[in-house]
Amino acid sequence: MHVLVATAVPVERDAVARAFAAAADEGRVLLGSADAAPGAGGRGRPVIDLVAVGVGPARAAATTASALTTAARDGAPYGLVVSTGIAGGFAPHAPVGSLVVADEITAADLGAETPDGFLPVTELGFGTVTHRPPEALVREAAAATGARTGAVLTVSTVTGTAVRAARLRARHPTALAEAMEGFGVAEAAAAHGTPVLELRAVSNPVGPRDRAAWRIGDALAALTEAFGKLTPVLESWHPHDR
Ligand SMILES: O=C(O)c1cccc(C(=O)CC[C@H]2O[C@@H](n3cnc4c(=O)[nH]cnc43)[C@H](O)[C@@H]2O)c1
Repeated sequence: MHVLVATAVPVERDAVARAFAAAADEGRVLLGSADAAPGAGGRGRPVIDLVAVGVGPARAAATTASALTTAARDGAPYGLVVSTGIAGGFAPHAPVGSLVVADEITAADLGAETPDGFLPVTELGFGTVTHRPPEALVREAAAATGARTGAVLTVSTVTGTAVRAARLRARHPTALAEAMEGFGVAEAAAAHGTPVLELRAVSNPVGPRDRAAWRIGDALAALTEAFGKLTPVLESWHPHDR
């Protein structure tokens, strides 16, 4: 299967690449479709492309859509897109250093502010705010990595107060993490009919802005460990295994 792994920035991409390096040396994955033989990517050895798609939902959607379109045009369409990277965790549900797999990828600030609070675009009669990854894949990814499963929220503005963190959790009671790309990646995948997964490593608590509380190195290490465990899941999963 041909898999696109989309991170926001190169340092996250490189953390994932470290996980696949060993599997590539053992011939269990093929990194980079440019090196793939024609027709590679069927069941079995996954052909994996790692792309830093940019920070934020808009840039992530545009870059992901471009990669999906190019692969389809070249006759090697992706069977799965994985949005991954660091994230804020909603304490105590997703502590710093923990892993979260999204059973729901939701845009949390796509809508309108009203005197009665926030209204998502879906309540304004437009579009969508949620994408759901394949249930079997979420189960297998969580079992393989030890990740918690729950909603991962996509925001364009990082939460910086306890009030906003509480409001987000009140609107999304299964939310475990907050990041900035998953919904954009999922929208691009949906436009191509391609399943999506979001796996996040928690680098900081969602809430009052405190950069001293960040543990980006620990989160990147957790990301590398997670993708090392995810390889067998990618080897055995097929887009029709919904
Ligand atoms: O300046 C701050 O206070 C601040 C706090 C948390 C995160 C940021 C970022 O700019 C990170 C953006 C980048 O990392 C992902 N990420 C990591 N933690 C969070 C978070 O708490 N909320 C949203 N996104 C987060 C995100 O996906 C971006 O790629 C700044």
